[in-house]
Amino acid sequence: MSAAVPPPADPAAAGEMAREAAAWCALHGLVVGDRADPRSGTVPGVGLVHAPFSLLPAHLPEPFWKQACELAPIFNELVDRVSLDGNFLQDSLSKTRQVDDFTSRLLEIHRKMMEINKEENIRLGLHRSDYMLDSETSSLLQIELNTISTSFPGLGPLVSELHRTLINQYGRVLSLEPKRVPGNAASSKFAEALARAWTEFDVDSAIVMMIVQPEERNMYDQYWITKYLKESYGITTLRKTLTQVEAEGHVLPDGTLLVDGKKVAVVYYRAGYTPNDYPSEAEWSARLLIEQSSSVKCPSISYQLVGTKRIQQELANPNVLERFLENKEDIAKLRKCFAGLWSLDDEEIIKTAIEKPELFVLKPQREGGGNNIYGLDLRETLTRLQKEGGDALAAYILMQRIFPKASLAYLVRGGICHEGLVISELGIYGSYLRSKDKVITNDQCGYLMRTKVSSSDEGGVAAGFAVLDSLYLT
Ligand SMILES: Nc1ncnc2c1ncn2[C@@H]1O[C@H](COP(=O)(O)OP(=O)(O)O)[C@@H](O)[C@H]1O
Ligand SMILES: N[C@H](CCC(=O)N[C@@H](CS)C(=O)NCCC(=O)O)C(=O)O
Ligand SMILES: [Mg+2]
Repeated sequence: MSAAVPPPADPAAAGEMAREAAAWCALHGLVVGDRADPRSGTVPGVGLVHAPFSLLPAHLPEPFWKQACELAPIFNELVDRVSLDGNFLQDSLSKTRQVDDFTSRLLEIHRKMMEINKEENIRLGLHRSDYMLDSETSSLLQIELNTISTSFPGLGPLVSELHRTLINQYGRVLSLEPKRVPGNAASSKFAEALARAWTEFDVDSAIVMMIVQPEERNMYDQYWITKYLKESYGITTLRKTLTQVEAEGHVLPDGTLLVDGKKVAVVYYRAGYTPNDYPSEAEWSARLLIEQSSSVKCPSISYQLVGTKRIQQELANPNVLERFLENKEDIAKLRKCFAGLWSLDDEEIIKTAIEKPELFVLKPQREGGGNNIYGLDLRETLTRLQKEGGDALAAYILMQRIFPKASLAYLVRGGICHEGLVISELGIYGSYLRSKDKVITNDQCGYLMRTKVSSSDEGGVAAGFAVLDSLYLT
């Protein structure tokens, strides 16, 4: 996909649009905490700044949009099927667990659940599958599938609305049509899936507990979900850190999780995906307590494990998808969007990657941005790991680097409008709810576009590399 159309005639026009757009953000809650204000991550309503955004939507030929939307329910079903094969997860991650303590702790909780034959009869997934359009092969390739704490279901739809508003105002000058910005209902759809899970839990006084980080500058993205839960379904959301759950939570003999004396129907994780979220044993015991309870976990420990990069790589191996899905067409559709993915016990590929590091990305089993290794660092890391020998290589996977076409765009951050050469990454949200053998929800539900300067290897809006964008179908 290419970013916005050639920017407005001149920087002055872009500056004027940017000012109006930033005001629109403030009026519509398209906001994040401002790093400059020490209280912006802990005190709601204090220290806000407009979310970084692209002035106009990124372009994408409609067939790729259709392809990405079609993949969502297939990936949702795949996650659920793989999550039920505990031995596959344990075996595939067995080498990783030797060298990666974080993954090892997650696997330990997973193993404990297997030992007590813990059943999750109600399973809720709120996923986001991220793609880039590889310019060399002109194919839409999956970057990763996120199954925990997928960001921006709240803010993403607002960017689509902002761009539609700007095109309504400036459409003639830009010869753009507002209806080519696809509708984006991620926030209301995520709330709907959470509310349906709450209904399946079937305890009227129960609440939704959102697991959050002690400091969270993306809290307004989270509050949008809270708002829809309350206003559309009358459901109360409790924000708790893992530390607080350890201190205030306990499980009744019938499995009900009580926190602050309230019964918890659904635990929606917006933290727990990175080692930083487990600073002590307290947070791990909170995670175990939640997993042992009858609450609906979003995600369960198995759903989280399915979303690891090692499993992404294993699922790309020959004949593996066939273990989980029957429909040959679906399997072919998934394989079509897989980039090259290798584990590091393949000497050949390591040799190639050391020779041409710019064609690869080296990934540890981490989520949240800022963890990947590129270029000369990749060569140096592989050379060192190979020399060290042993199992250290099992902490990583190697991935084909995808090269989207760069294009010009205006990015607005902190009230300043910059023109730059950018590339974009399309995220498609999926919601999946199963209650025993009934699939209640299995939908594509909205999208997120993130756009970053093409010179930046890493992505990530929270990490400060990318801005929020939306989509213009060509
Ligand atoms: N194969 C790839 N080709 C090009 N860029 C990539 C590739 N994989 C990751 N990236 C870039 O790195 C960022 C983070 O990688 P990702 O796998 O999404 O890790 P995380 O789980 O930390 O988000 C992506 O948003 C993208 O900008
Ligand atoms: N604090 C958490 C942040 C959660 C988070 O980092 N999520 C990962 C998937 S695990 C993700 O979606 N990364 C893309 C977001 C970006 O580009 O910045 C939140 O609740 O928002
Ligand atoms: Mg990512």
